[in-house]
This record gives sequence, structure tokens and C-alpha cells, in this order.
Amino acid sequence: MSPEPAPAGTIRAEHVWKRFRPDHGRLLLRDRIERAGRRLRDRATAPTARATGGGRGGDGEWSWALRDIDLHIRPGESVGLIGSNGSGKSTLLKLLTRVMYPYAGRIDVAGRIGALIEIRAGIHPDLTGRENIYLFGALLGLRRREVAARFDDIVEFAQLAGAIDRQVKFYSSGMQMRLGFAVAAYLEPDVLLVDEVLAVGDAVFQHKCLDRMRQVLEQGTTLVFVSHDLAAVESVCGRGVWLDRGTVRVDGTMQQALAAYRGSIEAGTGQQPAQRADEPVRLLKCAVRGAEREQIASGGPAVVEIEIGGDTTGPVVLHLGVSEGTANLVFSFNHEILLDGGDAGHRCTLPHLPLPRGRYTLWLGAHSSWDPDGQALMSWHAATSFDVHGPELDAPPRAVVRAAPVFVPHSWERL
Ligand SMILES: Nc1ncnc2c1ncn2[C@@H]1O[C@H](COP(=O)(O)OP(=O)(O)OP(=O)(O)O)[C@@H](O)[C@H]1O
Repeated sequence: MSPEPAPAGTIRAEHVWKRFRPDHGRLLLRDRIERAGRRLRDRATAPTARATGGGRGGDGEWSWALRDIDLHIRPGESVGLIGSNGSGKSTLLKLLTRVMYPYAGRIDVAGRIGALIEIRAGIHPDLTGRENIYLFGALLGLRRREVAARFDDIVEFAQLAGAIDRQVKFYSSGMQMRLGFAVAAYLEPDVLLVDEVLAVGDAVFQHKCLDRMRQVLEQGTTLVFVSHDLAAVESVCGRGVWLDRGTVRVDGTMQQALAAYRGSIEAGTGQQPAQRADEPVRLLKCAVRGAEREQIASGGPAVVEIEIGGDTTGPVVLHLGVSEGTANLVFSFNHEILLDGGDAGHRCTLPHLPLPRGRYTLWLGAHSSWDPDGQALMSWHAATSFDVHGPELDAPPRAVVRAAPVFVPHSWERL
């Protein structure tokens, strides 16, 4: 008896492997014969056995983009796929759309798929924008009448009113991306797959895309969203999957996946710029603590203690900043200090640290007061990390982007 078909919007990937051959150069006949021989020998070996060896296949030429991926996504779920460059995010989306096929494993996507995985994916350059919309609709299995009912919304969203009867090859990349996203998001797919759409559009269009994704989710569509804009992914997705060198490192809530991913970036020392050697102003010590050696609490006091050395004399502008993870600078300020050529300690007190629970990085740099735009006396670098204890920030409504975490004390009363 065949198993029950999965409900539309279900995505299931079981033990999925995908590999690529990096060298696409021309091969001599001798190389081809050698490869064919190796392939024949390989056939006798099981896929997983061939897959071992740190990303290299048995013939030493293949590298694994995805290794043993298992994912089950239910209808209506919103999944953010995060991970560093080359971790396999786009490859996974391409497998889901069947633009390419896995080497081993099984992929099932139930229902109609709307996808924007490459700017020009699914868009035919010789057809007009109008023809592309109808063609895409037909590929999704929609009737002409059904596409016509959504046509005006698509054109309005993509801001292409004046260009819809022009061939797409004459569109700018921004126009093509807007058309691709609008078509994918307005033709009511059961599954919407979006890869890095925010990288191309301007800020207004980015917000429109996030807003549209939220509406699509409210209609019950399944969303898989790939982006390096972590705040945007966090604002739309409830579930987070962190891909690391082709494997799933964390599959949990979006917050869990982001915390683990950010933590790994921080732990990977060398990824954070350290102070350069031989700079005129040297940071000898740096610590962040709460008042009276207590831990730092949201809204409570924090004390930054630093010791500066070097031969420089005279007034110097010290820059201090705090970032979430290594990326988002939450705040920064400057302070002028007077150096006398010896080592000296400086203390900065922040009476109410406006940060919610989390791990933060303290950044420091210094410039001459006489030449604030000139060469840094101490380059901007990550000096230390510290933890803040307190409440998590409440989540904003879906598709509203929170740029940086700021804890603002507040109280409510009923009138
Ligand atoms: N068509 C291809 N031919 C050869 N190698 C490929 C191909 N597509 C992807 N790869 C390789 O597979 C690995 C995963 O790539 P993929 O584009 O899926 O990563 P990603 O996580 O989407 O990265 P990014 O964040 O930079 O977009 C990389 O090592 C990449 O070089």
C-alpha cells in the first residue's frame, strides 16, 4: 500500500547528499579515460563510504556541498536558513526547487513552489514582463484567469507599470529581481523559497518584501528564507536552521540558531580584528563589569576599565563601541583623554546599560585629536566580550526588522 500523500506545503529532505566537482576546465582525453576508470571502480562502493574523507569523494575531486541533511518542515512553518558563505544554503534551496538533484537521499516538496533563488531564475529574457508572469503562472499550474486576477497586484508590487510590455532582457537587475519576487510571492504558492532577495533591492523594497512574506505566511504558505541579514531572518522566521559546511548544526527556534551561529563567529578568533602590532597607542588591559564586581544586568550599571600605554603624548580621542555578536554596532561614543607617554588607567561608567540579555563585544579605537580623520593611533578592534543578564527582548511583530537590541525600561498602567 502506498503511503498517504503529505499535505501541500510539506517539505521533507531525508539523508540528502550533494557534491560538486570544482574544476570545470577542459579535460584531456587521457584524463577522461582515467576518470571513467575510477568511476567504474567507485560504483562498487556505497555512497556514504565514498562521502567520507573530509568533503572529498573517493576520487579526490568532488567536494561535498551538503552532507546527510535531514529536514522535515510542516505546512505554514517559516524557516530561516543561516550560515557562512559556502555552507550549502543556496544548494539546498536549489534541490528543493528541483533545479538540481541530490547525489543521494530523498527530497519531497508537496504542492506548488514559488521560488526566488537567483535573480533571473524562472525569468525568460526574450519575453516581456507580462508574458513572463503568465508563463510562470502556467508552470505553477494556474489558469490564465487565475493569473489575470493577480496580474495588477504583481505589476504594482514590482513597480513595473511602465515596463511590463518590454522584453525582460532590457530590465535592470533590480527590475528583474522585483518581477521575480512579485511573481513568486503573489501567485499563491504552497511553498515560497527566497534566497538573498534583500541584497539587491533598496531599503523600501526590502521592507515591502518582508511585509509580503509575512502576508504569505498568514495565508498558510510554508516559507524558507535564506539571507545574511540576520535581523531580517529573525523578524520573519520562527524556526532557524544553521548550516555549517554542508551539515545541519542547529535546528531549533530562530533565536537558538542565531545565538549558536553568532557564538561560533565570535569563538572563531581571528575573524574579529585584533589590535595591530606597533601602533602608537596600545591597549594593555580591558575589562567590563557590573558595579561592585557584580554581574552586569539589563538597565543596571556597567563599568569599563582600560589601561592604555605607548609613547604618544597629547590629546587623543578614544572611540568606544558595543556590538551584538561581531556585526551589529548597538551604540558608540567618543571621549578625549590626555596621554603623557606612560601607562595610565581609565574608567568609564555607564549608569544604565541599555542592553537586554546576551553576549556583546566591546570595541575600542583611538585617533589624534588634531587629526580625527587621519591614520588611527589605535585601530578599531574587538577588545573584549561580556555577558548581560536580564530579560530577553520581546519579539516585534513578524516582518518588522529590529536593527539592534536596546533595552528600554518601561511601565504600564490601565487608565
Ligand atoms: N554549480 C556549482 N559548481 C561547483 N561548486 C558549487 C556549485 N554550486 C555550489 N558549489 C559549491 O558548493 C558549496 C556550497 O555552496 P552554496 O552556494 O550552496 O553556499 P551558500 O551557503 O549559499 O553560500 P553563500 O552564502 O555565499 O551564498 C560551495 O563550496 C560552493 O563553491
